[in-house]
Amino acid sequence: MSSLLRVAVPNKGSLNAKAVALLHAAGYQQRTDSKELVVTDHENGIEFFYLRPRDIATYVGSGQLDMGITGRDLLIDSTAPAEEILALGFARSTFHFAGHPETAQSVHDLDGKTIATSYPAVVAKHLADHGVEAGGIVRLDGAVETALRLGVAEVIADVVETGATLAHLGLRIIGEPIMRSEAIVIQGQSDPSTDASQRFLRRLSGVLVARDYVLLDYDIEVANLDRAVAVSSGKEGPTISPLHREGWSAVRVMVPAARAHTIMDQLEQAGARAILVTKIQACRG
Ligand SMILES: Nc1ncnc2c1ncn2[C@@H]1O[C@H](COP(=O)(O)OP(=O)(O)OP(=O)(O)O)[C@@H](O)[C@H]1O
Ligand SMILES: O=P(O)(O)OC[C@H]1O[C@H](OP(=O)(O)OP(=O)(O)O)[C@H](O)[C@@H]1O
Ligand SMILES: [Mg+2]
Repeated sequence: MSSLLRVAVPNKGSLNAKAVALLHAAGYQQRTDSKELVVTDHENGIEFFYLRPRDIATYVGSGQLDMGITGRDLLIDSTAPAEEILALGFARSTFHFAGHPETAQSVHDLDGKTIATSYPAVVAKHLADHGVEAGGIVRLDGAVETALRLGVAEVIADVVETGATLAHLGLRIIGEPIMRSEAIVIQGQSDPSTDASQRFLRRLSGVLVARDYVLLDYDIEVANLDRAVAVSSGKEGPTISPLHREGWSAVRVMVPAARAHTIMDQLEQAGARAILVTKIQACRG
């Protein structure tokens, strides 16, 4: 058995580019040619296997690979013995039933109906949870909406992002969302966490935090310092250093990127000057 941590990476689809970008940002070597199936990053003691997103939970669940990046919906649909250990916040999607407007209004109207989907296990579980018995579930690989047009099914269960595909076909969402998904890191259910797996997770989490926060630097008169610090006390509290200019301090603080401009407005009102925003590349701890 190799002592390298073995990690599955989606090789295609909505998950691929963002998963690779995240691993890059976390300092890992990634493939430079989409025909490469395995990349060994000796420097970081890790090996990446580029696999079909749908197969990743199967490899991780069977213990062939230690960890993997996949979609929550794909993990659940696989029924593989693997578990979610970190949510990554990209490839977000919502999974819905849909059909022609007159077909059904809620999940309870689906009794006896034929349902086409690429996620049969997710659908079967949802129906069972609601005590609904479908007329059958037809498993398709993609372009599921066409199943209605061709009469293969009366209802579909599929990812709806913008709703444009449904609108084009004159279809409507039926009932409440079946599930919400996003990219996640998975691990085998019985796998103990090791130093290597913990380090991998900390690196990814560090990048996610770095993406959500920015660094604010500003100068402020000591008399106004408390007012300014009250506007934004940062993740762990601000760093305050004396400025060469008598009676002034320099402040450095991490703030949520989404609120940076609002905080800058408030800091300016509190007397802050030379307010600078800097992107954070990565962070830890
Ligand atoms: N618009 C979208 N369509 C399909 N899946 C999406 C979408 N947005 C996010 N996802 C998520 O991406 C993952 C799907 O992986 P998959 O490889 O099937 O992606 P895909 O983009 O649909 O690829 P494909 O080109 O093979 O259809 C799932 O977790 C799914 O929830
Ligand atoms: O609500 P929308 O923004 O229109 O997105 C939803 C569509 O995107 C996905 O299809 P994809 O392009 O992955 O093709 P596929 O059906 O072959 O998987 C999904 O299966 C829907 O068809
Ligand atoms: Mg798709």
